Amino acid sequence: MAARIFIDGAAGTTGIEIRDRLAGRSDVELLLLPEDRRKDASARRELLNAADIAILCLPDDAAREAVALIENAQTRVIDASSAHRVTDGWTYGFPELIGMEKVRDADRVSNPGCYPTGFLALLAPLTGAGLLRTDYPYSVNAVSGYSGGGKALIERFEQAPELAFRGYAYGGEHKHLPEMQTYAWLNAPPVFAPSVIPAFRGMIVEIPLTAQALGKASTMSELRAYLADFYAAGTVINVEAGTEPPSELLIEDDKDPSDGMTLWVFPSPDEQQARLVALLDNLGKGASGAAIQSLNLMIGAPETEGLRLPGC
Ligand SMILES: NC(=O)C1=CN([C@@H]2O[C@H](COP(=O)(O)OP(=O)(O)OC[C@H]3O[C@@H](n4cnc5c(N)ncnc54)[C@H](OP(=O)(O)O)[C@@H]3O)[C@@H](O)[C@H]2O)C=CC1
Ligand SMILES: CC(=O)N[C@@H](CCC(=O)OP(=O)(O)O)C(=O)O
Repeated sequence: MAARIFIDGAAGTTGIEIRDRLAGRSDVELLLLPEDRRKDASARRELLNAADIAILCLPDDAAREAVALIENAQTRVIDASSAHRVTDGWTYGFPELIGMEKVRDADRVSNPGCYPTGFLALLAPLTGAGLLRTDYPYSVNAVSGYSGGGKALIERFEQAPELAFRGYAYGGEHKHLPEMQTYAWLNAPPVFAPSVIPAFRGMIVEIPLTAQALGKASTMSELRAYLADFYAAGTVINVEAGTEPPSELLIEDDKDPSDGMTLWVFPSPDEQQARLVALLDNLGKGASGAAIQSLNLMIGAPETEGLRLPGC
């Protein structure tokens, strides 16, 4: 029998992408609200409770409200917002790091944030294995396509073609810091420097390292070998194992959506520094693709069903 899925927030940036990816699947029945009732709490309550799985593509407060509207033990939840990422009783929906079985069996799954997806994919396996230290003062530089800020930022960028770059979070606070610290086992949150460029989608997340970060690893090149091995069995995350760095990494505005992610480790020639880099689609593995991957596991479908991956 098809799994009944309700996307709360289906008219938003993330919701539309999930709906598009699920349309036409015979193992899924989409429960939909008409446009004039999509914010009506009683209509949402009805479908939240009728669904096997509710996917929340809402601002944080509305996501908390949606969870409170669920009055039965049968509806399972995938929350794309940042409301429940480090909340007890919730499973962090990053199967490659948390374990497929945990996501498969969970009733409450929180999708990782887009920037933490790149950050944690690079760092968590390495700190988890002790190859990198958990007490190093990490920093992370990142650029995102403007769809990362949802409808409001899309409108802002599309109405201001003169905007060429937007740096933000200069106050040292960002809603992604708790999950970055928690799931990489860090003693302190990283210094986080996010920014937005005038491309609709796409994201680069970079962690610069000095040799002081090394724990059990004796060279930076060991980090790359470990990551390549760690992700070898999966098809969503790909580690570029070549030793020659490319001369540049690009975000191209007309690139097709992608649910994959590519990781690089670029050691300096003397191995005293490295740049760890992740390239992803903020709306793919950074949001909608990750939600579909968790959904697939939860309904017993192949993990990558409906995902847009190279070669698929
Ligand atoms: N965009 C991205 O790349 C990523 C987004 N996320 C997270 O996913 C969530 C959704 O983000 P995104 O799709 O970008 O945001 P959008 O602003 O594009 O969409 C949010 C949608 O939720 C609707 N909404 C707001 N309040 C309610 C309510 N009370 N009841 C029902 N619907 C409501 C909005 O309605 P209306 O259309 O009327 O405004 C809108 O359609 C957020 O928590 C975001 O942080 C996570 C990772 C990446
Ligand atoms: C470009 C931009 O504004 N990005 C958003 C994060 C998008 C995202 O990942 O949403 P979650 O916070 O739900 O994870 C921000 O920095 O707040």
